[in-house]
Amino acid sequence: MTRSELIAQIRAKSSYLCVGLDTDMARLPAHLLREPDPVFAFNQQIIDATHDLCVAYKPNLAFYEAMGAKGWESLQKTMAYIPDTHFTIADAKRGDIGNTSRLYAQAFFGELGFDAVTVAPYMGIDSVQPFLEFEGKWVILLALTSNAGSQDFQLTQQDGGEPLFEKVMRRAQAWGSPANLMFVVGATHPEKFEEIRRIAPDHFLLVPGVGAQGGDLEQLTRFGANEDVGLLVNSSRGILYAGSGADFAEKARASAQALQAEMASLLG
Ligand SMILES: O=c1ccn([C@@H]2O[C@H](COP(=O)(O)O)[C@@H](O)[C@H]2O)c(=O)[nH]1
Repeated sequence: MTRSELIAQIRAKSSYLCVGLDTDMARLPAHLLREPDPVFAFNQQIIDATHDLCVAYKPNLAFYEAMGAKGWESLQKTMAYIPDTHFTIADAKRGDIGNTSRLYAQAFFGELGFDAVTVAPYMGIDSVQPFLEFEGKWVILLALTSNAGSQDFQLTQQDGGEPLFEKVMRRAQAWGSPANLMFVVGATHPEKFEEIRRIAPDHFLLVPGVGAQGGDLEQLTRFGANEDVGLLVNSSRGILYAGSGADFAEKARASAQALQAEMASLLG
């Protein structure tokens, strides 16, 4: 999906919601465990219940890889089920020496057909470039993550006083463009969004951390949105597990709808 197609979807739906498909066997409603593929059955109902409210889906690979070959199959079926109108993100946090990254890119873009993959920046340009070489696909580079451990390296000051994540953002802008490179910035750092927008005014930001991690949608939108909206805000557990019984999909819809309504109001 191109940048202008993504922006058009956001405008049409008044939504920059990304639903995280962190589908955990241990949290599935009991009645789904009788299905031949409970993970896919759950994802299908979540997609049916939310597709008109969101513009993106983000399966986190850990939840599928943990189940071995069966998990991979559930992921392939889920990818085939997501409507073409939606931006798809493989939250895989990959990155390795060039020839290995090339095969990761082939797996996520070629085999599975994702629009974007999350990539760790710390092995440098040759670990990221193979992903960027895929025409029409996106890299979403980890910049400032939502977890407490983001203090350990990302927020440490470098020579000249800038935090490491800012150095990553400045340097990586030479590798890709706003048409194929986004950054991950956690919603748990609302005070950083103003500066981040000075560093990267045009790039989309993928923002995890609302819902279960407590990030504030209003704050991050006020400081993080740009003229094209420029945000994809993810919620996983807050939507998927809003309910735990037979009505889980209705509860998931209500949770997604609350976020979408707030987004529509913030977009004004
Ligand atoms: O900095 C980051 C990067 C990725 N994530 C991922 O996003 C979702 C968040 O799930 P919630 O249930 O909405 O908290 C999950 O897949 C994380 O691995 C992140 O949280 N922070």
